[in-house]
Amino acid sequence: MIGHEDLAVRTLGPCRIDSPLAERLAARETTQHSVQEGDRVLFDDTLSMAGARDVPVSELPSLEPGGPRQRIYFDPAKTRVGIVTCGGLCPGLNDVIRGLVLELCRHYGVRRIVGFRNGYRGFIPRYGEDVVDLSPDVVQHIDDEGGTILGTSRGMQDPEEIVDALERLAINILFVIGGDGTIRGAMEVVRVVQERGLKIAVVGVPKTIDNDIPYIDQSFGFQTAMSEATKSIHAASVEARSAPGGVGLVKLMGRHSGFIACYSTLAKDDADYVLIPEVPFALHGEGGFLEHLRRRVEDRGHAVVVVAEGAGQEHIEEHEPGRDASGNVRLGDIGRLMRRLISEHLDKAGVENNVRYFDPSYAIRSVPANPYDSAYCLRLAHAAVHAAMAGRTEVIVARRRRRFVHIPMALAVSRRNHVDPLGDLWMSVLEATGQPVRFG
Ligand SMILES: Nc1ncnc2c1ncn2[C@@H]1O[C@H](COP(=O)(O)OP(=O)(O)O)[C@@H](O)[C@H]1O
Ligand SMILES: O=P(O)(O)OC[C@H]1O[C@](O)(COP(=O)(O)O)[C@@H](O)[C@@H]1O
Ligand SMILES: [Mg+2]
Repeated sequence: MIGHEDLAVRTLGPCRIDSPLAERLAARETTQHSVQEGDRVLFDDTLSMAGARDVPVSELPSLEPGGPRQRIYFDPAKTRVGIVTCGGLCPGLNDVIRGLVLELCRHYGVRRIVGFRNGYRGFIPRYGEDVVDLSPDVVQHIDDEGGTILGTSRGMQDPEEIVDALERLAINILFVIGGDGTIRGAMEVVRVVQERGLKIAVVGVPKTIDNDIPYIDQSFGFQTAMSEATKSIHAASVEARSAPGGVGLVKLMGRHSGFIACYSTLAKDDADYVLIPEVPFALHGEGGFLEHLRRRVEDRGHAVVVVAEGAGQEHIEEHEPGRDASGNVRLGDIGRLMRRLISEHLDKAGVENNVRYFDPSYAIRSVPANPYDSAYCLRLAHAAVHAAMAGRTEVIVARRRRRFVHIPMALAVSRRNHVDPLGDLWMSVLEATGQPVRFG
């Protein structure tokens, strides 16, 4: 059960400096569209959840609101900022970098901003990476391209060496843009900063194409990636409907969470089946997936199958589940297995079939953000700058139920966000595809 202490945000100290934005905040109140800085955002959003806590309203768990403060902790004229992007790509990384730089420079007057290259290894001397000086001129148009101008990487780095680099460069604020791994890495950096008695704020902007970070609405870039995925699903549908016994098979990213597969299926209602990591399925037998697909192909002449890369791992026998440099599990290729098994099963049943396989994985995460995500990235960047300038640390900024809030890093990595097999989203997928609740 989430409690008050889980939602408490650490600060480096009292805010004694008037914010350059202060005069715009004088009349700010809590409404549907804004939260007064001394107010808090309720964590629970149903009567039953709030009621179950059996405490007075004032003691209900609540989150610190995001947004500009009247007074700030850091003196903008003397503040040096670092930015780093880590882990897998996601549309919008450059938009976040751009937003951070523009907000820092234009509204706080912070002039010294550096980017660290290729993820956390950018701090480590043995990699020989110089920092990238960032300014409005440098970042003005970087949002036109996918990826990250700073580069990214996986692989563990020594937090002591990271903090050494921060000290050498006299960095006061570090923005980390990344997923669960990056946030865990940032917490190690915060630990060392505290051990050394340093006043360095570390603020995260959560990034996950899989949408596997909990307590936030959706990661930036998710909508862009999902809309890219719909193009492949539509292509699979065209191919399937254009050949006798056509089966379009699309594998999408989603190591442990099947959100991309679910939302792209709902958006382009062409799929007959969606298979995700959260919902195991039997392949063989009368009630198994393959028999159900055979009947669908015989009845309709075609079918489209969307499979998240993390689904069906239990069916991949000879796969040695290794790990990548960051410790993330390396998945077996469910797409190739399904392609082979579908063809074999239909051949054996004497059903003419033409299986067309699509694997747009990297194609959906390396594109520039769409306008929705670009705007979202900019607002997240604004929130991150406001939080850091006000001395918040060991926190990520996020939009949760349309409000921007500060979520402690420990809470953000306390569990993984999954598609709930009993939840509304999966119910919608079952309604859209008509697939059975379970196979086998
Ligand atoms: N458990 C961990 N503890 C400390 N640092 C971590 C941990 N996991 C990952 N990291 C650091 O975060 C970086 C990015 O993590 P990774 O899992 O690759 O991507 P993401 O942050 O997108 O999940 C890694 O390069 C590594 O330096
Ligand atoms: O980028 P890599 O190392 O090929 O890993 C691919 C994985 O990265 C992701 O795109 C995102 O992973 P992270 O959240 O760890 O960055 C996963 O969807 C996918 O399984
Ligand atoms: Mg991750």
